[in-house]
Amino acid sequence: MTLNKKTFITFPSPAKLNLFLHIVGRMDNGYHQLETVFQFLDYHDTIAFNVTVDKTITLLTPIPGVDNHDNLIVKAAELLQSYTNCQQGVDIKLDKRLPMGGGLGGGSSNAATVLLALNALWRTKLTTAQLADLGLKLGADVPIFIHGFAAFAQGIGEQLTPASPKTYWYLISKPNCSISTQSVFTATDLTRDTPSIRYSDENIDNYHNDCQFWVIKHYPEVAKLLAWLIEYAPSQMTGTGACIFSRFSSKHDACYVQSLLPTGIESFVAEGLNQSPLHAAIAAVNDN
Ligand SMILES: C[C@](O)(CO)[C@H](O)COP(=O)(O)OP(=O)(O)OC[C@H]1O[C@@H](n2ccc(N)nc2=O)[C@H](O)[C@@H]1O
Ligand SMILES: Nc1ncnc2c1ncn2[C@@H]1O[C@H](COP(=O)(O)OP(=O)(O)OP(=O)(O)O)[C@@H](O)[C@H]1O
Repeated sequence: MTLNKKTFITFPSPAKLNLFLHIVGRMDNGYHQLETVFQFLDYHDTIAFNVTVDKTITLLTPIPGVDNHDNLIVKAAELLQSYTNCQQGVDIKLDKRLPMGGGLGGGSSNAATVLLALNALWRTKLTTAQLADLGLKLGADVPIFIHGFAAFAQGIGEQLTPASPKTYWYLISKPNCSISTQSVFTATDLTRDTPSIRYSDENIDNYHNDCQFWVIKHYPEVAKLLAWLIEYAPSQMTGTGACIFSRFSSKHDACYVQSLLPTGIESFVAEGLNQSPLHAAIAAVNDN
């Protein structure tokens, strides 16, 4: 008897922070011109892949409330398969840890992990630039996860200049609300005219998040938690929220404030990274 045991290969799908987020304009198609610095976190979802010989793409672990056809994992796999006319398929398992709708870029990160991992496992041989272009069709945040280095981003978030912002230990706290990115970007009272900056890592503390001003006006849960956290450490919202990151020079201090958080606030402690942990895993597959 032959046992047909599946072999899954796993890859991390990390979170990102927007260390600041300026809106400097709006384009005719409604998309916003941003200036932001992305940094990664040493905290991630895990995605496992088993390549198959027919063309079927199967997500074995659906996300409750997200139809598999709308899941960015399936969409990314289908996009790469059709773009490269690949004749192989894949079974995929997701272990979700990143809070959804929190501004940590979980869905975009998942899409980038799928594109990079399947490009290696299917041997479809697209370049990083081609994968970033494909990823941009799925979301403005996908290219940063494809490139995998901390960066000052412009355009809609896809024009990347490598940066080396200081790395801290972060306490990430999620107020008890979920904020859709679209609702923030379609708001009439959002500030969209912050002057363009000449970015330098040294001046990062002078910059802010334009979306935060809008969110704290409309979501008292966020305003309240932010006011509480600021008493302990410099704290700011990431992306369009709702998660808030508070920075510390040690893991011990971050965990201490975490232990004091009001009851019912979802949170985790993680280290900031200027390189995505995904890329070492991809390099290991490409070397084999
Ligand atoms: C807020 C950020 O996370 C900051 O990094 C991103 O700008 C959002 O990235 P994302 O979730 O990958 O964004 P998409 O899935 O492309 O778009 C979600 C929604 O945000 C709006 N959107 C997104 C990016 C951008 N620069 N301007 C926008 O107005 C889009 O119109 C869309 O309605
Ligand atoms: N694989 C996925 N993981 C998470 N969300 C997904 C996925 N596929 C589709 N989605 C949809 O995308 C929505 C946004 O989820 P996500 O976790 O990416 O938000 P976010 O962290 O606020 O993103 P961003 O910072 O890019 O705005 C979810 O509510 C869900 O409906």
